[in-house]
Amino acid sequence: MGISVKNISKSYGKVKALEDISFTINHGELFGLIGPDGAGKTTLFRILTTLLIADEGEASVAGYDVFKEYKSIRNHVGYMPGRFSLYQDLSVEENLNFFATIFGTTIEENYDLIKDIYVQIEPFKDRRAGKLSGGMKQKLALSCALIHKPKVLFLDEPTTGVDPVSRKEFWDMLKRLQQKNITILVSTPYMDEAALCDRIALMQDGKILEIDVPGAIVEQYPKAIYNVGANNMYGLIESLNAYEHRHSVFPFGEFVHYTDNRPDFDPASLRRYLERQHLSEIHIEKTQPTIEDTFMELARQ
Ligand SMILES: Nc1ncnc2c1ncn2[C@@H]1O[C@H](COP(=O)(O)OP(=O)(O)OP(=O)(O)O)[C@@H](O)[C@H]1O
Repeated sequence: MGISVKNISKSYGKVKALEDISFTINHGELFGLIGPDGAGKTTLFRILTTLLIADEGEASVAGYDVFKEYKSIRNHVGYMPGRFSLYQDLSVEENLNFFATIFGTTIEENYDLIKDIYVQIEPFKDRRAGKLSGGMKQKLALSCALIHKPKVLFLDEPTTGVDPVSRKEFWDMLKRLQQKNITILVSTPYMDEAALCDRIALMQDGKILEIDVPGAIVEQYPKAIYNVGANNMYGLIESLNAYEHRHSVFPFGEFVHYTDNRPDFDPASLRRYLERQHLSEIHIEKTQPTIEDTFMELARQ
């Protein structure tokens, strides 16, 4: 009764936005679609919310077929598109009333579900949506997507352009909604948010690279990974990229994540090489792979 996707493909002219995608999401799961811009996340959301028809394959949401039973799906899903769906010239309260009315309900009837979120923007209920901050717009858009008590909630990049504190609050809210028996499919380009999902699918160029629980995705990283630092970041990246034994070189905060293609890699040999490149303050230390590292590794295969 969650979501089932079987062999879905969709092209826009020559661009293959989705290529033979299959996966299932269990009822009550918080599932993340993780991938960069252009991976095909929005196309998949639009197919699952019945706004776009796939070229091939089949899919069901909350037990309804996306093609044959599109009307039922529209009544049972909430969709928060990437770009804000709000009416900028309507007030906070008017937006919410509008969405309640088109679904034949009222704010009062379903207030319980949105209460935690809506109380935070209620003091501004007469303010036009266009004049809200990013975090407040996001809360209003979520309230609007929830006003008809959906069984499945689709959130397309809900935290893009939102400050880190509001991002954290938003994920706390999703966890609470999940406890209210709502299946949630959320997309994000932020790899750190992936760890907050029950399971994730890593997507690139219209394909799914991997699906699993976040911990298992990290565990399957195939190599020993090192944090490498030096006095000159630019020179360090250039030197590492030119090193004949490098497997991958990936800037990561104040360090570079480095993997070597020799099975018997000795960090001392890398240190000597970097010294010969006139780098100083060299730091090499083994570290744990992140979801981002796994993504980069899968994406290069
Ligand atoms: N209406 C369209 N016409 C032509 N090409 C499109 C259209 N919509 C999307 N695409 C292309 O399909 C591919 C997948 O786009 P999609 O928007 O689904 O990806 P995304 O992962 O959601 O990325 P973004 O965050 O940029 O929206 C991209 O190459 C995009 O340029």
